[in-house]
Amino acid sequence: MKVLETGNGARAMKGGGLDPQRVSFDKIPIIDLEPMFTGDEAARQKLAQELRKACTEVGFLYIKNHHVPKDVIDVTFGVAEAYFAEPDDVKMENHVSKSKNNRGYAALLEENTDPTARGDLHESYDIALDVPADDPDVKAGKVLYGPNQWPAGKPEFRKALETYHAEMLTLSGRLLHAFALALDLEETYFDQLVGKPLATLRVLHYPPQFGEIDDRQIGIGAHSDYECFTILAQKEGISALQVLNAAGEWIAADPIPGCFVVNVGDQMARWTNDLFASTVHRAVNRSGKERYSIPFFFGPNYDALIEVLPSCIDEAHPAKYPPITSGEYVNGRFMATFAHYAAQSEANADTAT
Ligand SMILES: O=C(O)CCC(=O)C(=O)O
Ligand SMILES: [Fe+2]
Repeated sequence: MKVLETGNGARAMKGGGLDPQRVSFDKIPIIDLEPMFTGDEAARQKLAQELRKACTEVGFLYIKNHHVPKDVIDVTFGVAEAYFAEPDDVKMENHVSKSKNNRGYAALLEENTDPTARGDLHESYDIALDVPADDPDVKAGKVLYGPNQWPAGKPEFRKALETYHAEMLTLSGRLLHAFALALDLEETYFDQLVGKPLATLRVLHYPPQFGEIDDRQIGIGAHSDYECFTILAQKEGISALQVLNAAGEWIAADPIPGCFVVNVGDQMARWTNDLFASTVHRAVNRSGKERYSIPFFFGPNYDALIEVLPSCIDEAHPAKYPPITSGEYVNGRFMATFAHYAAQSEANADTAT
């Protein structure tokens, strides 16, 4: 059994090729988010119990009735596809190395999400909360805050990503309320921690892989996400995402029309003393077609403390993790995984005043 080291401990993976086991999708539950918009107290509590079960047993779920307009998602897929079809020299004009805050383009094989692998077969473009360069947190060298980088002459790309990002912030607020209820907390418990959230939007392009595949070079290597939760849109009709279940088997998380995939990240696992599972996943695009996906990673403010919630501690379950700020945690994970990130962080620390 192969063991993957994550920042919160080791996870076991069975070997045996790159094909996920096909199970009916109700193994990854679908949760109706409507009660968070229009429901009464009883409907919200019912949803909270379903969410708690999904986060405890699977760590992955689909959400429907999320209230993000379909055309916002479609337009973003459209601009992403057009952007990635540009020649390499155009895309390299906005390479992440030109940003102090890791915003912009990263090319095929530049990232290696599973450090035991040989590079991820995807290219990406990252934006996050647009914080001006003269903001005190940016000047203090908190590398996760900063201004976005935008390609010249592509206003439609910028508009689509900014609109999508704003929709994700709204949806994350709703989801966070549902998470609080699922943890038997006041619905607004986390609100004071997310006024200036870590909120990275990334568009991804995975070229297809044919024939025999080296399992050390796939679309995105096995990993868990670092932040509180991730909201993922996948282009319909193309399967690639796989989720590691408790038995160490890979389960397909194919796109479902009208749904986002939501998964628990490592910050939420720490907050909940591992009650909620930050589940390992990967993507392998053997569909024969180009694949596009749009993850949005949501974590609390840089300075928010991630400290095991009192409700997740008892005599049998003492706190497993010491407190750490949201920013230190995510930054540390990036630095451990991506060399270019460490270089940027060091350069920023040198120039911080
Ligand atoms: O593209 C996908 O389906 C998954 C992407 C992912 O896991 C990530 O970017 O962290
Ligand atoms: Fe991920």
